[in-house]
Amino acid sequence: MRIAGVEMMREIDRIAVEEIGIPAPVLMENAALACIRNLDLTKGYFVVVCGRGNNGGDGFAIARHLYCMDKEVDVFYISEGSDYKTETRTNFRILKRLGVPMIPLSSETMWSFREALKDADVVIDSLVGTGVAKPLRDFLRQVIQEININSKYVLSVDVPSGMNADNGETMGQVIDADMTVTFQCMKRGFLNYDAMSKLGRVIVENIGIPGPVEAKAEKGEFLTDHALARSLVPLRDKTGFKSNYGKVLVVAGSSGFTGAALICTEAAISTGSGLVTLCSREEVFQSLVLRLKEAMSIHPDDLEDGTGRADVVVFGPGLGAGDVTFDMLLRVIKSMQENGGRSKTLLLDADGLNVLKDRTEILTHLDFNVILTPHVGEMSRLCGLSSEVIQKNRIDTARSFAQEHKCIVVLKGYNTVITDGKTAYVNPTGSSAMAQGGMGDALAGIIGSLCGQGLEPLEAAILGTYLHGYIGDELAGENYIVKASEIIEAIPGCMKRLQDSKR
Ligand SMILES: NC(=O)C1=CN([C@@H]2O[C@H](COP(=O)(O)OP(=O)(O)OC[C@H]3O[C@@H](n4cnc5c(N)ncnc54)[C@H](O)[C@@H]3O)[C@@H](O)[C@H]2O)[C@@H](O)CC1
Ligand SMILES: Nc1ncnc2c1ncn2[C@@H]1O[C@H](COP(=O)(O)OP(=O)(O)O)[C@@H](O)[C@H]1O
Ligand SMILES: [K+]
Repeated sequence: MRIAGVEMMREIDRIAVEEIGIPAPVLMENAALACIRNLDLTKGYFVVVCGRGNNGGDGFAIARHLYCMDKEVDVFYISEGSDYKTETRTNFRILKRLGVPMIPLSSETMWSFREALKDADVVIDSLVGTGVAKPLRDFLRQVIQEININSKYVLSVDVPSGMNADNGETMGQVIDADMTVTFQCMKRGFLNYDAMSKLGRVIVENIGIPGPVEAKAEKGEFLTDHALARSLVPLRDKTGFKSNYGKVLVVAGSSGFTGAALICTEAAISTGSGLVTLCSREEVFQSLVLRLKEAMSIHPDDLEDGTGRADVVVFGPGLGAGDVTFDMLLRVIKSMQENGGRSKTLLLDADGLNVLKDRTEILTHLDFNVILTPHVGEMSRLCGLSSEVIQKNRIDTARSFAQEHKCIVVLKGYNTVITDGKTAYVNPTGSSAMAQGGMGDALAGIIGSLCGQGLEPLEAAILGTYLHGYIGDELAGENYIVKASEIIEAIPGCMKRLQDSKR
C-alpha cells in the first residue's frame, strides 16, 4: 500500500480525473460509500459536519446515504469562506432539495450545534481533509473544539480535521477521532507518533482509483502489507539441500550478554537457514558452545575463515562496544572485501552499530551488501541527530542515511522503517508487547537468515520485520508481553501460515 502526502493525493486525484477521465462525482460517491461501510448502522442519529471543500462534499454525500436509509440526520455546514467546489455544491443542493435538515454554523446556531452533538450517536467530521496545510481559521478551530468536547463517537472523513496530512502536526486544533476512514493511500502524517492518538482506528479504503494511477504520482513510500510479505516468503524446493538455504555466521555475545548471541543464532535457525555458525568473544566462547544444538561454532581466532565461508554475517548483538569489537568488525570487513561481492551481506546490529559512532564513512565504499538495524538510540549515535528529531522524521532520517552510506537501514520501533535510500517501507506489525531485551537480536537473526535464503537485502528486511511483528501480534493476542524465545519458537509455524494465507 502506498503512503501519500498532500501533494501526492492531489496529483493522484488530478491524473484520475483529468488524464484517465474518472468522473470526480464518482470518486466522491465512492468515498462517501466507503465511510458508510464503516459506520455502525444500528445507530439511529447522525450529525454530519461539513466544510466547503471536497471533504465537505464527501460529508454531504454521506448524509444523503444516511437519509436514504431512514436514519435521523442533521447536517451542520460552514457557510462562510470560499465558494463550494463543483461536486460539493452538487451534493449540497441535492440535500437541500431533499429537505434534509441543514443548519449553517454561526455563533447563533452554536447552541443547537452543541445540543445535536451531545445527542448524536455518531458525529461525522467532514470539515477539512487533505486540502489544507496551514493554520485553521478561528471559527473552524471553535467548531472542532465543540465536536471534541461534546461528541460520543467521531468518524473523521479522510483526515481528522485540523491534522496536516503531510506531517501529522496540528494546525491549531484537531479532531480527536474514534475512527478515520482515509482514501486510497495511507497518509504520511498518520505515521507521526504524536498524531496517532488523534486518529482512532485507521481504515484505508479504495475509492476506485486504480493502482497504476497511484503509481504515476508515487514517491517511493509504502506500507508493507500482508500480500507483499506473503509473496516474499521463500519457497523451499523439493530437492533442496542445506547448502541451498544459506550459511549464516553470527558474531555475537560477550560477558553478561550471552543471551543475545543465543537468541540471534536460534532465530536464524528457526527462520530456515541451512547452516548457522556462532562466533563469540573469547571469554564466553566455551560456555556458549555448550548451549548450542543445531548451530556450529568457530573460535574468534578463526573469524576470517568463518567469514569467508558465510553468505551472510550478522555482527553485533551483545558483542560489547569497545575496541575488541571494532577490531573484529575490521577483520570481518577485510575478509568480506577479499571474498565478497554483491552475493554477500553484512548485517550490523547493536554493538556492531555502536562501534561505528563517528566512523560511518567506513560503510560507503564496501563491495558487499550492508544492512543496519538500529533502534532510535543507535540511530542517534550513528547520524548525530537527537532521538527527538529522529522520531519526528523517521522516514526521512532513515532514507537519507541509507542513501548517503549506500546501505539498507531498518530503523526499529513502532512502525519500523526499512529503506535502501530510494524506496522506504513502513512496517505495520508489532506492538509494545514486544518492547523487551532480546527482541532486536531475534530480528537480526531473522533478517540475516532470509538474506541467506536468497532474498535481496531490502526484501529480507521487509519480510523479516513484518514476520517478527506478525508473530508478536499473534502472541500478544493472548499474552500481556511476548518474549524473544517465544517469537523464535513460533517462526516456522507462522512462516507456513503466512505462506499459505489467502489474504
Ligand atoms: N481523489 C481524491 O483525492 C478525492 C478526494 N476527496 C476528498 O477531498 C478532500 C480534499 O478536498 P479539497 O482539496 O477540496 O480540500 P479540503 O476539503 O480538505 O479543504 C479545502 C477547504 O478548506 C477550507 N479552508 C482552506 N484553508 C482554510 C483555513 N486556513 N482555515 C479554515 N478553512 C480553510 C476552504 O473552505 C477550502 O475549500 C479529501 O480530503 C477527500 O476527503 C473525495 O471527494 C474523493 C476524491
Ligand atoms: N512499540 C513497539 N511497536 C512495534 N515494535 C516494537 C515496539 N517496541 C519494540 N518493538 C520491536 O522490538 C524490537 C526491539 O529491538 P531492540 O530495541 O533492538 O531490542 P534489543 O536490543 O533488546 O534486542 C524491534 O524490532 C522493535 O521494532
Ligand atoms: K475530515
